[in-house]
Amino acid sequence: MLAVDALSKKFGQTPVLNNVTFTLPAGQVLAVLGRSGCGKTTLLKILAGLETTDAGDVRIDKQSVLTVPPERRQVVYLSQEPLLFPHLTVFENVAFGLRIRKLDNATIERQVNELLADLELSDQAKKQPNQLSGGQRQRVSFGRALIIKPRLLLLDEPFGNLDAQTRAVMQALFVRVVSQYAMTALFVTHDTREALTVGTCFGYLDQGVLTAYESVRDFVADPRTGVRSELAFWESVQLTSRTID
Ligand SMILES: Nc1ncnc2c1ncn2[C@@H]1O[C@H](COP(=O)(O)OP(=O)(O)OP(=O)(O)O)[C@@H](O)[C@H]1O
Repeated sequence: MLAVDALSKKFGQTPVLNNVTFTLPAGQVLAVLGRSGCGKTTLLKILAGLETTDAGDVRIDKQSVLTVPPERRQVVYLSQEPLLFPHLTVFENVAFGLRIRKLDNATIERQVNELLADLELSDQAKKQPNQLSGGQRQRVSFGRALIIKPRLLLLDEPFGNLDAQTRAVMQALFVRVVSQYAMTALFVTHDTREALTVGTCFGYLDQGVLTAYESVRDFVADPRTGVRSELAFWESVQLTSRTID
């Protein structure tokens, strides 16, 4: 369980996060929708330990983590651009987190092969990152994160660089794998449809102020999320095509 309490952050005199408070139960995916510059990346970086906070607290499983260095938080931050070792194969990229934990070869072989199969990457295992498509690289990046079973996965518009079709495939794969591995995740995006697809609970970040919704119904009802205007648009298209018929 993640508990974020009254988090505030300024850069110089400019407030970027203002009293951000929410909880995220284990095994849930919080989708946070927000326009460019609303503070999404800053929030994720604070949770990952890559940025400091001016006020507030972050607790994971009831333990405050603000003084815990990033490498000991068991939190993985994934951005739009997957970070892979260019000289290692797909298999070794995914295996890396287990090798540094000095697991035996047979265990590594089994766990990595299982995960590659779950990510539909078995036939890419021997390739290097520069021989993969963007969607495949992003899947390897997921694999590197999931293999170490982090307590919290942070995703910063991870599919932002992908074309619409690949993006839809990746969203479906994300939903399946995250539920299979019972991951707790915070997924930030500026795409309403993506938020609704990947999230099990929902938030909206606007100029550093986070609204956490009680239900998907409340999220959809907030005009800022754009769902109502999109529905109105499709209704108007339907009406127009009926007139044409
Ligand atoms: N290190 C920094 N120093 C000064 N200002 C910063 C710094 N990092 C971010 N900011 C400012 O804080 C605000 C929020 O930035 P942040 O990167 O969190 O936005 P974002 O919501 O992730 O935006 P985008 O979707 O465009 O990436 C922006 O106005 C940005 O210019």
